Amino acid sequence: MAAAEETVEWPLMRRYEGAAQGRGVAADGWRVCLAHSFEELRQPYGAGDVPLRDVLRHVGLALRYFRWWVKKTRIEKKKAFIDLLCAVPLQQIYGCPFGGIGGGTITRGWRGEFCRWQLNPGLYHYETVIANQFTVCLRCKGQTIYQQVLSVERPSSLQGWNWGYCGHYAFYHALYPRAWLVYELPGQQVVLTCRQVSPVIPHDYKDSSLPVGVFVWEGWRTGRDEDVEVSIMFSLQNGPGAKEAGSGGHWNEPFTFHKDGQRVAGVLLHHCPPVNPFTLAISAREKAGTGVTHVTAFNPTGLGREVWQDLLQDGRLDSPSGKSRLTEKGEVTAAAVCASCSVPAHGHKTLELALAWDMPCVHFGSKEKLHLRRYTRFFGSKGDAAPALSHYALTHYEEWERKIEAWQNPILENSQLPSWYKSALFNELYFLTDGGTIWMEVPPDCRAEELQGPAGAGLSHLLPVLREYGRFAYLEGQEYRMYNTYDVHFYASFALIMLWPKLQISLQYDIAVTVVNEDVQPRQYLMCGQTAQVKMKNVVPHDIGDPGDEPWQRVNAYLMHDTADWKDLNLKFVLQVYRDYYMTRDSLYLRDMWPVCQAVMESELKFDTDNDGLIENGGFADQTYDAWVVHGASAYCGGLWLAAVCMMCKMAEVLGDTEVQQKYLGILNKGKEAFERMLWNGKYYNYDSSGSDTSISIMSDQCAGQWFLGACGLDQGEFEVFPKSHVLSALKTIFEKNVLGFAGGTMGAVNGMRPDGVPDTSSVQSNEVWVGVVYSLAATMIQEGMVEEGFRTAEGCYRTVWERLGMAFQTPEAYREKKVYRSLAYMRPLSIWSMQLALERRAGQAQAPVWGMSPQSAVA
Ligand SMILES: CC(C)CCC[C@@H](C)[C@H]1CC[C@H]2[C@@H]3CC=C4C[C@@H](O[C@@H]5O[C@H](CO)[C@@H](O)[C@H](O)[C@H]5O)CC[C@]4(C)[C@H]3CC[C@]12C
Repeated sequence: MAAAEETVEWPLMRRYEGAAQGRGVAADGWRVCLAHSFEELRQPYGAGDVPLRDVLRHVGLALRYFRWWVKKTRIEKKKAFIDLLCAVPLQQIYGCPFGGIGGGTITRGWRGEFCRWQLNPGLYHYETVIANQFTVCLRCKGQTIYQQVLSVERPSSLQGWNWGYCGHYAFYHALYPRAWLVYELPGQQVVLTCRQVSPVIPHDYKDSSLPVGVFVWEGWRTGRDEDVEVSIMFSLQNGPGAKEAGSGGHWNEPFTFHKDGQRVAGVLLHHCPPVNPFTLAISAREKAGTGVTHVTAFNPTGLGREVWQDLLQDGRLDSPSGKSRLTEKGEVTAAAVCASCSVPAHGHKTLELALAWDMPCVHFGSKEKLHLRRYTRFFGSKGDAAPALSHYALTHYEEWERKIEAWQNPILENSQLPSWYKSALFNELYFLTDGGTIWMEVPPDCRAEELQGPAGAGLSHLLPVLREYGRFAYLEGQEYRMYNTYDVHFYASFALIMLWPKLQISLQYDIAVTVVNEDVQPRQYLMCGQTAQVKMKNVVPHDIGDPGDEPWQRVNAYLMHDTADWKDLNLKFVLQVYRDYYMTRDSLYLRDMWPVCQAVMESELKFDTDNDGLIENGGFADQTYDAWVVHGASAYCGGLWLAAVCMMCKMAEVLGDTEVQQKYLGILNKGKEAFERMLWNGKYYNYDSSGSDTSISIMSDQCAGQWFLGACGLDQGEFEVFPKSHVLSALKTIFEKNVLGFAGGTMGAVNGMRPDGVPDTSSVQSNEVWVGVVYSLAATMIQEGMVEEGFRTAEGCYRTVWERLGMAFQTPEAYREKKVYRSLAYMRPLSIWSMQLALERRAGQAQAPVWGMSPQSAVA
């Protein structure tokens, strides 16, 4: 396999001057010293980076986009689904997001700041809220000996607090869904480890939906003979930033919650904007030897002296009873909770604090429908669940951690796997929660007709599936605000089917419903300028809608191209249906999806204009590479087509539909011959058959069809679609040219490489590296036995994104060799889970199959 046992090196720890390793910190993950700074600061891809030739080519698009952008943002006062004119600037600060799936997320930075907020579904607010801090107070023999905000910042507000902790003595370690901050307290012989735990648990459809998490603080006395009293104060502002304070009316109140002999105490912060009001809760667990105190309200924009002195005096807070007053217009308020215990000399103690938020009912941008979040099925929808959520988190997090370890340990303990891969695999999973993710309930009184749309989808299990598992959506990217962008989800879907298969099944039902429905509203498409309807019947949509509008209700927020003519979307549906069936053996799902697969394949057949069994591209960028033109037969879409035709045969066989099986067998045989004849050049498959200058470019994604076939065990014997020797030769060429021949082999695979070893610059996307494509390429290599090459390929992306460019927890869609990146915090890199599937399949060939899945969903 890829690496023999290695000693883990931490390239981002060079500035660490401490000696502490912390308590219980995972051995693998992403580790950075709080004093680190990244040397290279990249820019988002902008107009200035477009070569003259592309400027001329895209001038029509640019004008149409600008007109559309002005209307949207300046006249309608809404947000653009992709804002090309105001890209989010790169901040190299992010760490693990906090919270479960689909209830909103709050991201903490690696220096401990609370800096990225997604409470309104799909909408991001990037603001570090300075009042949100942990402060430590140490007392010996009745005297406060040390009090420090655990932050390296020196802000202009709260100047009565002691800021500027020395970052050289602390480090951050992330292994999603957990993260650790380890602080040595200079001169105090005390080490603090804060462990952040979120309920993100594979195959769990209850706790994983909860908008909560805990901070477990472990105080460790490394020397001295006296006990020390340790207090940790958690302060939180009411709402995600000053700009959100709005018309005021926000207020705080203390609470306690007692159940099953366990008590928690804290403060509720009620945030009351006109749309999507919510309550935040900070709390701590009361247990023998742990005292919990609070401040109900303080001004986070002032000096903060009262709170500081209050804590300094006795290591406790004043704990007034009663509610705070309502805030005035523009006024901000904050609260604090403090947990204290005594740490014996040379011993350690634990304090447990929680952060929960309760926004049970949400409107999207259009405010047409009120949606209930998934967790309301367990905690109600009245908006009073924050105390119960806090109690649940503080009394269940140990169980969550046991389950997280049971899932992660077999991978972490595999000494054959390199450490960077373990970090990449788990940390890239952040996007499942922090991808603007929403997980909704379907109301119990909902009827099938309401879900199916006017055309009625005839999906017998649509209602039971959605009722039981809810509706799931995540964004294409935090900057590309479209839900479930399907050509991209194709790559990312491995994470979902392997870890929460029911959510993938539910998502597929939603897509199936949209296939049979249409939206006849005309609109202009920005790339070509032509007008066509929003959604055609019997084709897969590009996406399920914009959270700024009304997703599910209005699909296809993307208006760059009319995707009814895209060649990959329908195929990607068929490929996922069979892959999902293969991995879950859910035959009800297969039966329901079968007519939909047939319908989309019928639509696709019209793209085989010369009836040779192979589809042709339309001479525009009619697939996921939406700015890279393809003419005629192509390696990417032709390969996906043959794989989908093969899977149609297989599904027909499983379902006993011999007529359809024969039909697609005939197409497969013809199509295979045409594919080889038109595209195989003796070393790899040509980009396309146009015979143009760039048709012989080496595309890193040319084996995408083989990737899916291999993942489903359909790559040998009677199912061999692409000759093994050709697949191997193509992968070797890609490795040699697109990987090793690009940036010295250190940045993954460039999308398109000319045979002479120069990146293909014929389009704005051909000389990009797409991280998610690289991980899927690596998986294909592993499937085909090129394990070393697969790891080498993927490693380039991990090291570039996480270690060099400071883009942890915001992996972009794309970067170039120099200067620029495109679309931060993107869906596609979740495809790294297909590497894991490939590894487990290989291991399964030697021993019993291991799928990284719970027994009930593991493949027989
Ligand atoms: C006259 C100007 C100075 C020149 C302006 C040139 C620009 C108009 C173009 C240069 C780069 C183009 C963008 C490249 C990528 C885009 C992404 C796309 O959306 C999603 O992208 C995924 C691929 O990354 C795709 O798989 C998903 O399905 C898509 O949802 C939307 C178009 C664009 C932003 C593209 C727009 C035009 C340029 C900025």
